[in-house]
Amino acid sequence: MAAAEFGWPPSPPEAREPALRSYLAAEALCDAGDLPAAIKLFKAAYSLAWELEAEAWPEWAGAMLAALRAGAPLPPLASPPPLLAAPRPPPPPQWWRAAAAPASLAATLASRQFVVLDGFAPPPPSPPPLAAARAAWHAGAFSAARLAAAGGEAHRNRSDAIAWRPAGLEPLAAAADALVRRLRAACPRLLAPIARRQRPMLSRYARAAVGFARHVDNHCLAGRGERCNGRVLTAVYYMCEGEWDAEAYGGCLRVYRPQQPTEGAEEGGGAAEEAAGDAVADIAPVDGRLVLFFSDFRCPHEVLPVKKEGVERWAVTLWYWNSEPIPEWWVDGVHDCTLVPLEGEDPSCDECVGAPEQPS
Ligand SMILES: O=C(O)CCC(=O)C(=O)O
Ligand SMILES: [Fe+2]
Repeated sequence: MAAAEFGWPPSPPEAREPALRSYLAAEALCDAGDLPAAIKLFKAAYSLAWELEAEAWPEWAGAMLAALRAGAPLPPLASPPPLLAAPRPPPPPQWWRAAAAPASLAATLASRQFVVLDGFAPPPPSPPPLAAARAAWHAGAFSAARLAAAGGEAHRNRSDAIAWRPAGLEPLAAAADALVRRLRAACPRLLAPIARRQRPMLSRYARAAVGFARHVDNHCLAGRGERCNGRVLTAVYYMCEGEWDAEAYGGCLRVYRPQQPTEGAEEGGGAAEEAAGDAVADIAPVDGRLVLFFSDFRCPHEVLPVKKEGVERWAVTLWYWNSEPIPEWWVDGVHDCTLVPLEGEDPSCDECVGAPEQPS
């Protein structure tokens, strides 16, 4: 299993005991000669705690296994941090252009699979992206979102309306490109494959029972898998007028732990039931916030429903692609397929360690 290679975060504390109990039961079945049943339980153990499949177990696993074998009490679990972080004051404008910022952001991306960057709004005289979004809405540029995997049908797992390549978002896309080029230079180990970008997709969610159910943007792990689509990194930029009251409005981007690649799960849901309880963060769609995450199984995510009538959740999504040919099944009229090359020199940068954090 390549989990350690990708720097996956430790499995959640509450999953460890069930994982090891499953592991012990699998061992017992092995001893009893029931190999098929044992394999099933080993697999269940690995899906709960990926570390158990690694060659070298972490300390907690050995200690917990010994305690379970001996019937000794297990240490109490620490309570997990809240999913929704407290709002933070806006950072200085354009702070992310500072020399040290890419290394810091890339380090977070490498260790957490996602990174949140505030204060990303393009500076004047660029028109505010929210004005462009509203203009596209009034011009009738939107239609109900459809899913590639559902044969292009509108889907019960997704309630947003989208518009591809609306006018007025060029400065935002150019700023994101500049940032991604610098991140690529800061962390070539993970980001060197990025070569192109999809045109901006604008989305609008209003109050509904569902936002966009748990999914990954690329059914792939490190370029391997039948449903690979070439997306490496997803960038989502949020816009709203005034504060976003996440408790009252909902609409957060919920990010989950990396998951094992699954064959059945397609864009727009599937894995949620298997892996419930592994959310790591609820990211509020605060105005000017940019979230970057790996498009593949390293970062399953979901848009939580907007709960309040009259509230609009606006986002621009940019997908950064590798240079592989676009798969045939992808060219289905659901997505805009005109990729733009990510041109320009990457300024040289240190590998992704040791830079200051985003100011807060
Ligand atoms: O709007 C967001 O926060 C994420 C949207 C998303 O996951 C997608 O369009 O694939
Ligand atoms: Fe997504």
